Amino acid sequence: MIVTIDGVAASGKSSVSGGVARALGIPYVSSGLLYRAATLLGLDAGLDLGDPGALLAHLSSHPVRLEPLAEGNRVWRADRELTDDLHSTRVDKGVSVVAAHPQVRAWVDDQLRALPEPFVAEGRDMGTAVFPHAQHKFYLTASARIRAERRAKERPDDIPDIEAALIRRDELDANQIAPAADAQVLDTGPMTLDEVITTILRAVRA
Ligand SMILES: Nc1ncnc2c1ncn2[C@@H]1O[C@H](COP(=O)(O)OP(=O)(O)OP(=O)(O)O)[C@@H](O)[C@H]1O
Ligand SMILES: Nc1ccn([C@H]2C[C@H](O)[C@@H](COP(=O)(O)O)O2)c(=O)n1
Repeated sequence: MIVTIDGVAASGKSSVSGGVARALGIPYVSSGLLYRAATLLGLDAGLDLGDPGALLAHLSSHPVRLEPLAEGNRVWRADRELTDDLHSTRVDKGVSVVAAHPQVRAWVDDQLRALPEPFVAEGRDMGTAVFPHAQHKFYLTASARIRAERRAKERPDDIPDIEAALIRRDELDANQIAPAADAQVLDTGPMTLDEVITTILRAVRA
């Protein structure tokens, strides 16, 4: 069984996927972390993020491994753990450029499709391009202001700055973000995290 949870930036995809996965006793897979890892490695190597050939050559000589644990995904390059460096502002700023390269998308999709079922997969195109055959599909939205207010509880930046960055990233990610025709769309603005998780679990178990 595959459950897909897609949505806009900071809409709660990883928190919700983790809660759903823990309740079902299966792993969840955060596809965004692979795009973030490709971005971090490109930045650390001083590469031009607009050059997919250079990025792919670097990624093939420095393989990245996603560990899809229900309690939180971890990302490794050899024995260096990258996880804690993946949500920095510099990675946030560069990741949409990296994720727009079809070659990088194929690099991510190959790793995701090699994972053994069952799992919950979260990202932008899990229910559309990567796992169109998934049994249960969901799509999370919330206004940019609400998402920024939630993010501000985790980061030192001001709410208007976070909101502007989220709107910018939504625009840059627009090619990847659209709900699957058979996805249940949830506006999480008026919902608590637990309410979102419970709504999804009820639909999956029905
Ligand atoms: N329904 C909700 N009510 C209140 N807070 C929420 C809700 N959903 C998510 N949050 C909080 O919003 C923040 C962003 O959530 P999360 O990191 O899961 O989003 P994301 O979609 O995975 O983000 P990104 O796209 O940046 O990877 C977290 O602090 C999370 O606890
Ligand atoms: N399936 C996916 C997952 C992620 N991306 C891109 C778009 C985001 O800006 C970036 C980081 O993802 P996040 O951590 O915010 O979920 O990666 C994508 O294009 N497709």
